[in-house]
Amino acid sequence: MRKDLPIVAIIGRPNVGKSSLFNLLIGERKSIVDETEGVTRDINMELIQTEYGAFYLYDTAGFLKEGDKFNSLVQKKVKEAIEKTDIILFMVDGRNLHPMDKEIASFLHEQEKEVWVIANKLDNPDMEVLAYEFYTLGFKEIIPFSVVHKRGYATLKEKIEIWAKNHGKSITPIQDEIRVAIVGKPNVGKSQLVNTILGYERSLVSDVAGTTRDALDDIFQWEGKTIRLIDTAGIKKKSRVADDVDYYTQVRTIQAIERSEIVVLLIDAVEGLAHSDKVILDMVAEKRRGLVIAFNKWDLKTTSGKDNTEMMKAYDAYFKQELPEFTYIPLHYISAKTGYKVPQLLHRILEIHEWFHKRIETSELNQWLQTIKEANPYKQASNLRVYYGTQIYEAPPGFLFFINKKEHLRKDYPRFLEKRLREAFGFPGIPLKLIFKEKTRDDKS
Ligand SMILES: Nc1nc2c(ncn2[C@@H]2O[C@H](COP(=O)(O)OP(=O)(O)OP(=O)(O)O)[C@@H](O)[C@H]2O)c(=O)[nH]1
Ligand SMILES: Nc1nc2c(ncn2[C@@H]2O[C@H](COP(=O)(O)OP(=O)(O)OP(=O)(O)O)[C@@H](O)[C@H]2O)c(=O)[nH]1
Repeated sequence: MRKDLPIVAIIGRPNVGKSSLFNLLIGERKSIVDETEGVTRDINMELIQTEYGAFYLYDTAGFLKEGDKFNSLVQKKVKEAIEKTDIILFMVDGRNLHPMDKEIASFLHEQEKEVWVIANKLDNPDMEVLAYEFYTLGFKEIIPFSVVHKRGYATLKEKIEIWAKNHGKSITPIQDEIRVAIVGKPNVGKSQLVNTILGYERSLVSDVAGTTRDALDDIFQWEGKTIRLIDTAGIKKKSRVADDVDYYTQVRTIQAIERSEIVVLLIDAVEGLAHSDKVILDMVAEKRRGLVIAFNKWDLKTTSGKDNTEMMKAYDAYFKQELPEFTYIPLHYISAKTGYKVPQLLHRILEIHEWFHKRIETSELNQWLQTIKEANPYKQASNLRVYYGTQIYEAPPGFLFFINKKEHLRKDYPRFLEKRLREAFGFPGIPLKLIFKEKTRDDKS
């Protein structure tokens, strides 16, 4: 078995569709032969290879049959299986919450594993709201699903990929896509922007080799790169249930951000920054996705006869003043409607994507650190020593710095260092992570 691949198991009460999901995933499998020679294959595992990458699926068939109770015997079997598992797909019938779901949920909570709820049998988009009842089970991840219609299927596979990336597992994806989420408050022009972009490239989707298309995603090529616009129709779609509109839109936005690498936040240039824009900015920074901001409907501003460059400068200053912690984000001024500066925005997405995957060599980083030490404005006042730095994360980038004592680390130092790091290397639109650790004798310097 390849140790670097994530292991996934499907758990759930009888008749929710576990075997169906298993078969759906297995059906996608391109090879069942394990590459590692001389290693006995675990009989309970199936290697799944998809266009997104590979993972193992633990075969839990027959664990819970019709009429079974979720008793200690079953629990023991499940426990054994999930001991080896990275991700548990907790499958439920999304149409109604069953008492046994709650039993299984509390059992799974005890196991302290990554659990995603697959709310199955939501066969049409209107049923998707039903899934939110399952948040009461206490798991953060709910994926509305229909095995029959393959709904939620692409989301699931991508989530596995993202999880693997974030947990140091490799799934060696065959195709490299740039996943982009276009977000923003209602009526800001998200759909308009998607339509304008797709208007450039009519030969999309099916022409891109090896891509399967989630009903809600748009895939196209730009400057030789494959870009997936995530879930835009879904963001646009509104719930029929009036009270749910805000919540539903919010959940959609969160899901889109989670599936993305790069987020485009559209802000209405006429109305200026809204509270919801700030909420989204915080969320993206916390999830550490690449970010670009586009003030849309710029055509309405430029008709006022004012000087365009002056106006942009004024907006730049306004944004910096309102949100000083987000000055690393590139600002664009576009009109989704007329197409003004939309190609430049796309070019920027590709640029940020490169920064997202950027790796700074340790030697280069430490040469720079040397110059910072000299320039440290707190040198006189503080006893802080920064010995050595290294980039420990990629996509998104994160850096570890070894210091002498945590207590010498002043609150403003990380911000100072980040600013200098950006001045030296760039990283536009990338929320950087800086970690400081006391050097022990074992840490090489
Ligand atoms: N409407 C609908 N039915 C589904 C879906 N997925 C599975 N089913 C049906 O649900 C029933 C149970 O599916 P299974 O895959 O056998 O469920 P299971 O959880 O493995 O059931 P056990 O064999 O008891 O463990 C079957 O009749 C499926 O056809 C779905 O997405 N929508
Ligand atoms: N003048 C002008 N109008 C625009 C521009 N972009 C979008 N609009 C208009 O703004 C309105 C809303 O655009 P949509 O694309 O539907 O906005 P949305 O963000 O998808 O809206 P929701 O579906 O409510 O989330 C439409 O009437 C568009 O024609 C623009 O660049 N300039």
